[in-house]
Amino acid sequence: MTAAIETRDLTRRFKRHLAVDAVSMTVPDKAVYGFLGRNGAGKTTTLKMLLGLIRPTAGTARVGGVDVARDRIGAAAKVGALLEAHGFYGNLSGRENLDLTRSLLGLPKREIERVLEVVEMTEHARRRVSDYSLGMRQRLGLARTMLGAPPVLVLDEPTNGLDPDGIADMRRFLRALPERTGATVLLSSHLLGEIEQTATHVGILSHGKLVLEGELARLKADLAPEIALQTDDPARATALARARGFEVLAADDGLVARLKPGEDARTASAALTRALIGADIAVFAIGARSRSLEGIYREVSPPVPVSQAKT
Ligand SMILES: Nc1ncnc2c1ncn2[C@@H]1O[C@H](COP(=O)(O)OP(=O)(O)OP(=O)(O)O)[C@@H](O)[C@H]1O
Repeated sequence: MTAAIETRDLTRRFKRHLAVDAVSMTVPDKAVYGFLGRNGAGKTTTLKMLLGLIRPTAGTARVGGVDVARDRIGAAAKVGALLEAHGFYGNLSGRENLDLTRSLLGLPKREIERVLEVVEMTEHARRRVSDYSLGMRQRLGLARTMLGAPPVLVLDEPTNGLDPDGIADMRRFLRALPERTGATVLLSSHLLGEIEQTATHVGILSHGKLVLEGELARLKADLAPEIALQTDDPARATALARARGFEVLAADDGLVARLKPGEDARTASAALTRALIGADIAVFAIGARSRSLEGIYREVSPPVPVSQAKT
């Protein structure tokens, strides 16, 4: 089956700054793909290239099997996008605002009722948009991206600015979208918690590079546990643990010995304790702990220097 979105070495340079650096990403059909990265990592620039709004410096992007550079209009027909600005007319109702887009796209009237229903806004559709809460505007925005039932939805930070109820609502919609509408969803966020609760797949962008991509459940299952330890001789402890096949990292409060996936953490820490004591190294503390996706995110995605982040 063709992927809903596929890029190969997609690159965008702004003068001397490489905003997107040879990104090859694959968003499987019917996935909710969380596109994760810190502010300034290059997410919006990537999304704009997928939508044909800016040209890549190099590389290719295919949306719904259509090459965006070769057939911009054809690719645009495959995708509905929710970017930051809503551009709704406050003095018109939700339904009237949707109707403007519907008639531009030449779609039948019943499309409006369908999308209003999907975002559970039918009962508010007659109210003026100026009276809507931000969460309602966001839902209306989502409804507009779904007009014409494009197979791919691209949503840039869809929960930005929402209150906790609005966030919970939006997450619920997004999770259910592939099943309810058959669409594939690509959503960007700088919050891991957001992605963990919503997405089936994740791609992490750091300094313009895709540093990790995969199915969320699999990535979590593959996270090897690790052993945190404090000793009186970190250098020898490191050498000893490495000799026993551990990957050893320095941490703020001592050392971290990483296990291989599937290895039993308790057995490994007991064996390591014995080995350390046998080598006359004093062990102050040792304990197995599980690795979180949060830890991985921090590891693979260091903060963007302030000079490069947008203001
Ligand atoms: N039109 C532009 N001209 C020059 N530099 C730009 C332009 N657009 C983006 N950049 C730079 O490219 C980098 C990536 O920006 P981008 O907006 O894609 O990041 P992002 O991951 O979407 O961040 P955010 O979450 O803050 O929107 C940043 O360093 C930004 O300053």
